[in-house]
Amino acid sequence: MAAQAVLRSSAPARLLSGSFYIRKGVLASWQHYQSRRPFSNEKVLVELDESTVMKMKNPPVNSLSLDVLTEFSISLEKLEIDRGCRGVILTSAFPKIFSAGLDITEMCGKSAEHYAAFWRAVQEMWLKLYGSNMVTIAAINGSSPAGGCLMAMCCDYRIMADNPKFAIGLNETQLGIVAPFWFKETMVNTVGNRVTEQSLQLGQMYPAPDALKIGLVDKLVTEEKVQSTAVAAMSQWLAVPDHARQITKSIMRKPTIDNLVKHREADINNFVSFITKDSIQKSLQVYMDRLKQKK
Ligand SMILES: CC/C=C\CCC/C=C/C(=O)SCCNC(=O)CCNC(=O)[C@H](O)C(C)(C)COP(=O)(O)OP(=O)(O)OC[C@H]1O[C@@H](n2cnc3c(N)ncnc32)[C@H](O)[C@@H]1OP(=O)(O)O
Repeated sequence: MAAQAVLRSSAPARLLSGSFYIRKGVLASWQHYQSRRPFSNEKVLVELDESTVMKMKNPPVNSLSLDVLTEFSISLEKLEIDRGCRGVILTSAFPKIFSAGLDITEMCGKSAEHYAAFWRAVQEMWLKLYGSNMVTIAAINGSSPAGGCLMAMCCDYRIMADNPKFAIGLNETQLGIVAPFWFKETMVNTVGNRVTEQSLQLGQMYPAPDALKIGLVDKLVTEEKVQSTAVAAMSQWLAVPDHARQITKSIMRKPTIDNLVKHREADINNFVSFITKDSIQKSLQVYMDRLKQKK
């Protein structure tokens, strides 16, 4: 299934003399800005607009397949090196669902080599998003279990649609699997140790109002206002000088990132040996069957 990320690149923050604008503090020609055109390949479309918006578009539920993860990382990297882009809003192209998390079919009935490549892509997505120099804002317009919650937690600020039917959380134990240490650390850094300990063991999904109460999301607004609120929040975050904000972000996140970088290969080996166990394959299969039967 084709995943498509729709990216909108920031217009220049400030125009100078009609022919220059500031991009990350560097003067660049207006002609250069104009030469930046929407780009697309099979799965990525970039449009220029007032804000940079990255939309996950992998029907029906934005599950994070190997293709989606790879494309996501490439797209984010492109924005990271684009000096005209200082912030990204991450959202879903579909109403009612932000992301269903990792694509379970990528973790069932495949080879060890496939699992290793998949897990490396999950790590890469996390390293790029959690370590981004840009301001990242999650516009959570629907449910967001497991890997979807991880992506939202990687962002600097989270706005969620105010609907108790939409839930967010790391529910891995409900599938009979375990959130790895760096998922856990991302959650600890977001909501603290005690809440994380309880949430992870129970595999708890929090309806939007409860997610706000525990600080898993920062703001609730009506579904229609999720994106416009994200745009407004982005202006506020971009008003802070980049260098000061970026260094502060790095001070906060570097120890967590370094921990995965240091143990990256061991983490892949651990994932492969865990996921290839017969008992784990069976649990995942039962979970998938239940998902399909609930209709
Ligand atoms: C040592 C470390 C080891 C392991 C670490 C692994 C870490 C794992 C992290 C993860 O992210 S695991 C994935 C967890 N995700 C979930 O539990 C979400 C499951 N899905 C849902 O709860 C719901 O689908 C929903 C997201 C709330 C959407 O509900 P809705 O009613 O709108 O859709 P429906 O359930 O009918 O689903 C449509 C369609 O999509 C398939 N589907 C759903 N989620 C996934 C998924 N994560 N991966 C693959 N496929 C998924 C579902 O089966 C349906 O398929 P069908 O149309 O063919 O029946």
